[in-house]
Amino acid sequence: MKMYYDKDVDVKALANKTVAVIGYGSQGMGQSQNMSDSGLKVIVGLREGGASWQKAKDDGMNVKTIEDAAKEADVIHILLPDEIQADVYEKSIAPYVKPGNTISFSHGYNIHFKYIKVPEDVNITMIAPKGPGSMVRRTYLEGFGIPGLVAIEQDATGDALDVALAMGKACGLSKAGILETTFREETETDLFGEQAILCGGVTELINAGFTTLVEAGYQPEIAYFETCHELKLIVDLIYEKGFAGMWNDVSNTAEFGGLSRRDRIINDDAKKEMKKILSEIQKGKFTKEWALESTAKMPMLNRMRELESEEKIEKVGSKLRKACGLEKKAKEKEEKVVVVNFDKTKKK
Ligand SMILES: NC(=O)C1=CN([C@@H]2O[C@H](COP(=O)(O)OP(=O)(O)OC[C@H]3O[C@@H](n4cnc5c(N)ncnc54)[C@H](OP(=O)(O)O)[C@@H]3O)[C@@H](O)[C@H]2O)C=CC1
Ligand SMILES: CC[C@](O)(C(C)=O)C(=O)O
Ligand SMILES: [Mg+2]
Ligand SMILES: [Mg+2]
Repeated sequence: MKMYYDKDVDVKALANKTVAVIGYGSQGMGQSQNMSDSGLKVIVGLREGGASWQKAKDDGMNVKTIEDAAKEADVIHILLPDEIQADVYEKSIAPYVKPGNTISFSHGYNIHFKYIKVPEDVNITMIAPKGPGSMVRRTYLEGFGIPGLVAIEQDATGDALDVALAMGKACGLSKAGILETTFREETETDLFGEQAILCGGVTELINAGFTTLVEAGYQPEIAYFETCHELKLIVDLIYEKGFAGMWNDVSNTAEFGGLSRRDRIINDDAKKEMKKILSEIQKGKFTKEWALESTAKMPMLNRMRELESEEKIEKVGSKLRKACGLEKKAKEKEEKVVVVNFDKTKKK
């Protein structure tokens, strides 16, 4: 394991260089604001008239079209949705890429699965926060950061790693640590994690538990607290202290019940299916399915979104989060991030 911390990284690798962050969504907003606050010369590259154009301007960012940003930049950091990156790269970035430039990503998808081809005299790097964009910004403002991954696919200039690490430090990632990986490892593990555990697995687990309790006649609000709300508190314990720390904090009854029954839920069938999901990712089957879906303008994704919004747990959850003041608290946290940027705009 090779881990880099603040002391190992010199942002000088980006002195006199311009970083164009293409996209101002979840990651684009957090990363461009952090890099700008850390003293890097940052341009945000966007399509004119898109929803984020005005937002980035209001946040005090230097906004240009994607073509102009690519022309001016030494480092082009592509933070667009994965499914549209290849199209935008081909039309609006590739014509302006110069020898010695760096094309950078926060997910290896388009390079690993060969949707984007970059000239040999250009670096291909990755600096990937291991968490959502809002947390990249929030933890930076709190004076810390979330951990990140760094990978180099092509080192044309001999200092591609220094460039990628400097971006990571400016984003706040080397405070928690930046772990070295490859494009293949990051891409396949990230896709597996979000499908089987973090986003797919956990929502299905929560909803299955919630539905079991509600169908057995318990109050939906009690079922929501038990299967969803409390999950965060338990995961926080695991996050901070590992399984042992969590078991130590819960009752002996919970520890005995949990340890003796958990493999009836995540059983051999579930493990077999996890292996199948991983294999679909490795063989490019998932990627093909996703490419077809996005070319067809997301019919399945839109249908699944609609169905989930009609789930009882979503309705009960929304009501309870309001009643407990949790939605208000989350909104205040988001506004705090924006307020900092408004202040910055006024200063300029
Ligand atoms: N979301 C996350 O937390 C994480 C994401 N990543 C990776 O980071 C990258 C960015 O993901 P994420 O931040 O979620 O992306 P988002 O979906 O949040 O990106 C939205 C941005 O992309 C722009 N955009 C969308 N469609 C187009 C288009 N057709 N042409 C030009 N611009 C367009 C939007 O501009 P407009 O307003 O004009 O539509 C907006 O600025 C991906 O590679 C992802 O895998 C990695 C780790 C975590
Ligand atoms: C877990 C989802 C993620 O991989 C992430 C936030 O890291 C993503 O693609 O958004
Ligand atoms: Mg991820
Ligand atoms: Mg991901």
